[in-house]
Amino acid sequence: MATGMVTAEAPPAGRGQAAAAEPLLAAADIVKVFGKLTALNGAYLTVAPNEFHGLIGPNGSGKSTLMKCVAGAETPTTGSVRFDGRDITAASPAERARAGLSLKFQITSVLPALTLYDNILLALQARTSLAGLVFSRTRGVLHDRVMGMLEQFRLADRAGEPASALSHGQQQWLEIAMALAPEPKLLLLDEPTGGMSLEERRVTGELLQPIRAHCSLVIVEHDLDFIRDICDRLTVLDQGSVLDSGTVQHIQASPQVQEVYLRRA
Ligand SMILES: Nc1ncnc2c1ncn2[C@@H]1O[C@H](COP(=O)(O)OP(=O)(O)OP(=O)(O)O)[C@@H](O)[C@H]1O
Repeated sequence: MATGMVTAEAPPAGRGQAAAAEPLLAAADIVKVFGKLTALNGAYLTVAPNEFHGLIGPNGSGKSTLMKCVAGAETPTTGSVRFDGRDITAASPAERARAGLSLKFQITSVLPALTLYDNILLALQARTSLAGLVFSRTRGVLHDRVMGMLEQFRLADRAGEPASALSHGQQQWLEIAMALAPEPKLLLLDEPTGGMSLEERRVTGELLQPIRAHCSLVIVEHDLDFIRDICDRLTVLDQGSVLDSGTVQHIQASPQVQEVYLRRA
C-alpha cells in the first residue's frame, strides 16, 4: 500500500490547476454519451509512471467506459486523452498499442486449443512487424521472452500444455502475461480477479507487483481489499463523474466516498 502524503489528486490541467510534471496518462474532461444516456460526464484519470492506479465505483458508474475511452475501444464524445506526451484522443487502438498501451478486458482472448507457449508467442508476434520477424534472430530472442513471461507468471512448467487445461485463475494470469508480452508502458486490467478464489487473488497481487519497475497499471476491480493492497492511488467514479481521486489513505478517509458506498450498501 502507498505510504505517501494524504493528499487529493489535482484534476488534470485544463480543469483549473496545472500538473507538476506531465503524467504518463491524462484523460481529461471525458464525456461519453450513448443515445440518451450520459455514461461519463467530465470524468478524468491521471496516472504517473510506475504507478498502480485503481478505478472504483458502484455498478454502472462508468469505469469500463472510461477504460475503453483510454484504450480506444470507445471514442469520447468530448474530452482528451494524452499518453506519454502525445495526444491520442483520436488514435486507433492499434496506434495506442504501438505507443505502449496494453489492455486485458473481462472477455478472455486466450486461444484455448493452443499451448501456453504459443499463446504468448502469438501475443509477442502480434506486436512485431513482419520485417522484424523476417530479419531478426527472432526465434531465439522470442523463445527467451516467451519463457521469461511464463516464468514470471508461474506457468513455465506447463508451457507445452493447451491453455484449456489451466484453471480459471491461471488463464487470467496467462492473459495478463500476454498483455505484458509487448512490454507496454501502461497496462489496463478490467476486473482481472473476477471468478478467482481468495488464494488466486492473493497470488495475482504478488504476480503484478514486479511489473511496477517498468510499467504503470490501471485496474478496475470490485474487490476493494485487493485494490487497496496493490494500488498507490485510486479514482472513484459515481454516475459518470469523479467523486474523488488521490492516495489510498485519502480515499479511505474521504467522506464523499464513504457516503456513496454506504448509500448503496
Ligand atoms: N455500448 C453501450 N451502449 C449503451 N449504453 C452503454 C454502453 N456501454 C455502457 N453503457 C452504459 O453506460 C453506463 C456505464 O457503464 P459501464 O459499463 O462503464 O459501468 P461500470 O462502472 O463499468 O459498471 P460495472 O461495475 O457494472 O461493470 C451504464 O449505464 C451502461 O449501461
